[in-house]
Amino acid sequence: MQTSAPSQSAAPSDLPSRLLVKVCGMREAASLTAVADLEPDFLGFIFAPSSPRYVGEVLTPDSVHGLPDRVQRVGVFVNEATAQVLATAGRFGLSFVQLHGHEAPAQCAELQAAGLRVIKAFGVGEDFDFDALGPYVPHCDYFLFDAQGPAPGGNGRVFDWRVLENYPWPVPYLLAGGLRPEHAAVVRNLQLPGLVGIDLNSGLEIAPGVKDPARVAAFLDGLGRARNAAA
Ligand SMILES: O=C(O)c1ccccc1NCC(=O)[C@H](O)[C@H](O)COP(=O)(O)O
Repeated sequence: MQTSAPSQSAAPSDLPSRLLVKVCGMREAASLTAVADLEPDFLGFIFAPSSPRYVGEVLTPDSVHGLPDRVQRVGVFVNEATAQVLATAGRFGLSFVQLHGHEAPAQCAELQAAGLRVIKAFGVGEDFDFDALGPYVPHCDYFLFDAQGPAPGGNGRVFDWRVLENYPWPVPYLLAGGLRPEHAAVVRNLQLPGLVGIDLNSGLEIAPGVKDPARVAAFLDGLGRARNAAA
């Protein structure tokens, strides 16, 4: 894979034909089941103790193992040691890990070598240096671009997506940060290089970690995405 900035925008050839949807910060069993029935592509579980969405003892590994196979389970970590990430991934049957702290490219490489798929998250401001992502490129399956804020994630802030217009790398990414159902109509028409999906969190909540299935459904409807009629 490319490790220095190309002179023009990359255009990955295997991009999905519709936006992938990740619903993050699942913590409560009832809304977990209801949201899974709406068939997002990814469900995220936060394993950072500082988060109000920290899984802790609230969700059992069985409730995550019991999810439909079509939903990818993503564990979100902040500056956690590789051994602990691997142990948690094994207990909860995670296929992806999302790293939301200052994790180095070498840790992404270790996790990939252990069979996990890696999403590296970055808080993006208007002066974000995309060239600095080069060392991560060979070791990440996706990037996730989020707003900057006081917490590592879940800040409910939208950033100026125009900074992504010149995204230079072949790693596909998810767009995050304060997305609410009202954004769906705009998001579905975004033409940004490398954009393959969106990440939804606090904008769909009744309380931290408790998603409102009606708001998730409203977002999916706004994307024009067909969904399970039984949900
Ligand atoms: O959501 C959290 O509480 C959180 C805490 C620590 C690290 C990451 C966290 N969230 C990760 C995500 O992927 C969120 O969905 C992302 O930050 C966007 O959240 P929001 O702005 O609430 O839509």
